[in-house]
Amino acid sequence: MPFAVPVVDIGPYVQQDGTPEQRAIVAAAIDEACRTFGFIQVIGHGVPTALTNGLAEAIDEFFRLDLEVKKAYRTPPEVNRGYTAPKSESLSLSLGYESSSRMKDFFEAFNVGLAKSDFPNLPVDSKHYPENVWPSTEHAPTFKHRVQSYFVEAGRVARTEVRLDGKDDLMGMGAHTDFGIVTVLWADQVRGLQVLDAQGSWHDVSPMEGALLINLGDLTARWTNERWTSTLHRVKPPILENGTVERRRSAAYFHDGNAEALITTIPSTIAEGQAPLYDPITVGDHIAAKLGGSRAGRRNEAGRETQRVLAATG
Ligand SMILES: O=C(O)CCC(=O)C(=O)O
Ligand SMILES: [Fe+2]
Repeated sequence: MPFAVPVVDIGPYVQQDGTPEQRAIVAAAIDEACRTFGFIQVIGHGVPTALTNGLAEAIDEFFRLDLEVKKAYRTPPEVNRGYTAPKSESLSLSLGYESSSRMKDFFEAFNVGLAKSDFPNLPVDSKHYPENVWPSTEHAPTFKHRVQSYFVEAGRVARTEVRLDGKDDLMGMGAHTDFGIVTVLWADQVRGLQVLDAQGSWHDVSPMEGALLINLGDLTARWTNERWTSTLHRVKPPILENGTVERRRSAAYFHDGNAEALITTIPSTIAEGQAPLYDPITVGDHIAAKLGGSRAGRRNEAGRETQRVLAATG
């Protein structure tokens, strides 16, 4: 069977006037995609094309700067903000295994997220909500504004996905699963992203024109007792025939949930007489253990998640 990431039009959930019947059809399609693929291409998401085109330009604006300039925007490993240079992270350690090559990942990234200052009236912990580090307007004049505009829209799409469970009872990167609840992934159409299927084969995936990719993170697997699982994926460096590396751009919005929220298995996903597959954990503790692996080189003791991954990769 060809590997085709399912396409789901979430319009009925995005538009105010979606009827319950239309929404039920979307929810059933999402449930099917989450149980089988764990990756979805969503259309009808309502993110204007001008905004994603602007995001692509903003990415170019920053990443074409000299390495030394970009390095000025680094933060310590425990602060998941700002620039990450190539070969500074190992996503395999977020899963609790050492990659066979022991090489660090090739990708470079710029990390942004919610910050303590976004919640002036709430007692949030800056350990989980560190301040953003933005490039100066001299270095990248439109970056901050365009990334922030996309961030707002990607957050809206992520929250739509979480709302959309439909039933009250369900609510050049190393191979990894994402850490949080859902990821909204914008990517250009340069090949590189690969997804592992249930039989253990890797498949190239690039979103169709106008689609955003949605994939599930480990917290969703914990929450749903693996009815919906976090799918393994990786990014191959896009190397051209003449040996040069082609630039590939992507922007992942990680919807992780509130740091202090406790993720416990949804009771209806546990079969009669069975114990849940995972112990409860707060979002903050789970994400900190994963980041300790990928950013600080401390192998994460993920237990069940590690076993699942090693079984899949053989
Ligand atoms: O670049 C991509 O397409 C995937 C990025 C990714 O997997 C991640 O940031 O977790
Ligand atoms: Fe990922």
